[in-house]
Amino acid sequence: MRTLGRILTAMITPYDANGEVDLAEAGRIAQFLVARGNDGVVAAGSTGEGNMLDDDEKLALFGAVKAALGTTGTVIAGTTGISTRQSIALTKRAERTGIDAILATVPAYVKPTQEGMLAHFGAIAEATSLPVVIYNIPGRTAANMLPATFSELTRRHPNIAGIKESTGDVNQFTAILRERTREDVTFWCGDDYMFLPSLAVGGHGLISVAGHLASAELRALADAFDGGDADTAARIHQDLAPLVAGLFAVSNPIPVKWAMSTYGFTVGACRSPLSPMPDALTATLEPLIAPYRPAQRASSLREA
Ligand SMILES: O=C(O)C1=N[C@H](C(=O)O)C[C@H](O)C1
Repeated sequence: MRTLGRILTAMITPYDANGEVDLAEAGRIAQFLVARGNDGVVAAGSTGEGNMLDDDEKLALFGAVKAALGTTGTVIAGTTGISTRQSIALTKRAERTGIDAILATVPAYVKPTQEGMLAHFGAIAEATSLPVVIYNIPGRTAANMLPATFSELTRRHPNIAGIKESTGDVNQFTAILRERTREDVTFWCGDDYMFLPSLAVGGHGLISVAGHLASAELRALADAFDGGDADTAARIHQDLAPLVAGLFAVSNPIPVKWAMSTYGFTVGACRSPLSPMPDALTATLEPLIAPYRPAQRASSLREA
């Protein structure tokens, strides 16, 4: 199975002045993210306001982002929703947009059983030849996929490529990694603040929010860890902590969308019911994001 990358960012979805998805700007953002060291992007994830987009918007977004990246970066597309039927229908249509893999999220609101998850993800995996990345984020969905369920899914379906794990629970990470059924099953941490702990228990990659701004630092963290330099990895983790926390000071993606607007992208506000960026928060966040802004980075690199 083709590798989908190690450091990926769950990209924001930009809107134009009329509130429509801005496909050209989405392509530009994806190119910026890959140029800054991401191996690829997730489109229409939670950060991409996937739940606010209709199916046709998602398909157009997937096609535009993949066309902008070509072979320079992978695109993992959020094609699933609450119902198995609708998830399969959109996944099949999305295959034609050239995406590299799908992100299949544990269904929200309905509280599926573990048996229901086996059936849901099994049916999706069988309906597509694309790699499937399962997204477990109980804080948003109110349903936790247990490690045994994930492991059984990977045993049954060779195109289940891995998991984006967002429980924030290192015991759960460990169980998933212990019960891994195949070498090619990839563990991506789904939370920036847990990236280093996830590497320590055997995780591989990250699907990030801070990667919009600090992908180079996240990759340096991984490289330091791989090189046995735990002190450097820990220092980068500590240095990034205020930025990572700041980006979740109110519901993601409100802060990161605002941050990208200060990086020269036209992104619009999040769609309702997500509210605009609170004015008071901009003052707190500005000093946290400033060091990663491209111009500042270039000059600080020159000084180094
Ligand atoms: O969009 C995503 O995918 C991500 N969303 C999570 C969230 O919004 O809670 C965070 C994760 O890092 C990526």
